Amino acid sequence: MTETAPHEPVIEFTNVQKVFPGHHALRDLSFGIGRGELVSVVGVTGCGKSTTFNLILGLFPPTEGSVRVEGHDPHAEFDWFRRRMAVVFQDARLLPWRTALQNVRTGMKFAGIPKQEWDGRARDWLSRLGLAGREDAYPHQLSGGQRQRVSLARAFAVDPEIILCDESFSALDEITARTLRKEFVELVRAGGKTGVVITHSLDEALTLGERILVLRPPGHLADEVRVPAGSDPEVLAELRERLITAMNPEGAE
Ligand SMILES: Nc1ncnc2c1ncn2[C@@H]1O[C@H](COP(=O)(O)OP(=O)(O)OP(=O)(O)O)[C@@H](O)[C@H]1O
Repeated sequence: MTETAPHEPVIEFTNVQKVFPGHHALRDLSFGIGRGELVSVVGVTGCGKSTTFNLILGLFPPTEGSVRVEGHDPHAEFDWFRRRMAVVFQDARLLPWRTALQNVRTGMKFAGIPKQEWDGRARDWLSRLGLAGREDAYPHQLSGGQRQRVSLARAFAVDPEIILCDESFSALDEITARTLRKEFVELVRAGGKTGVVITHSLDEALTLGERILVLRPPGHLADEVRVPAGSDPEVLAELRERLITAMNPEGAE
């Protein structure tokens, strides 16, 4: 197997169509995400964000066109991706009968990481996410923000090349979400990971992503917006307006 060349996109959609019975969810969607990029995907409800996310995860194949992750087909080679991609969902999706430590260990078990590494890595990542001393707490003994920290620890502990977030910060209060987003960005950058964040929040997209992909129904790319590092509020406000125009199904292309 050949490794992806440094500048080749890590995630690449080429003319992707996805048709569900009675519904055309994605229509001719093409984009690329390079190694080490942190990209947000926004769009109105039903524009195809989750379908795009699930195609990257390999949960189903495209109807037409090609989806490649690290040069591989994520649907046909599902097992190859077990350690290479990790997902953080909106709800932490922890096993309620397992402690924080056991939940992080379980993620490594499914990723096929050698058992002797589970404990050390789980403790290390829980500590990095501010949960040292809470390793033995059960999910119901943790706040929503802490549960999401366990979920992030579970994702990073696998040391994946790609981290996918599906509305991961949406269910948290704004202060907690802001702190976690900042930590998430630092961890992605420090680890040289490629991050893809699906979000309804334009402010979140503008905070997180150096690039924002805007989808518009029926599932095509309406715009691609770069967010220059350290943009001042005036620039961010302009970009926000551009995103709204691009997202609007009634708006001009
Ligand atoms: N399994 C399915 N069967 C039929 N139609 C589907 C299926 N999954 C998605 N769709 C349709 O495809 C379109 C895109 O759905 P998708 O869930 O990708 O949108 P979304 O942008 O994630 O929406 P939301 O922001 O509400 O989560 C929608 O119109 C949806 O009804």
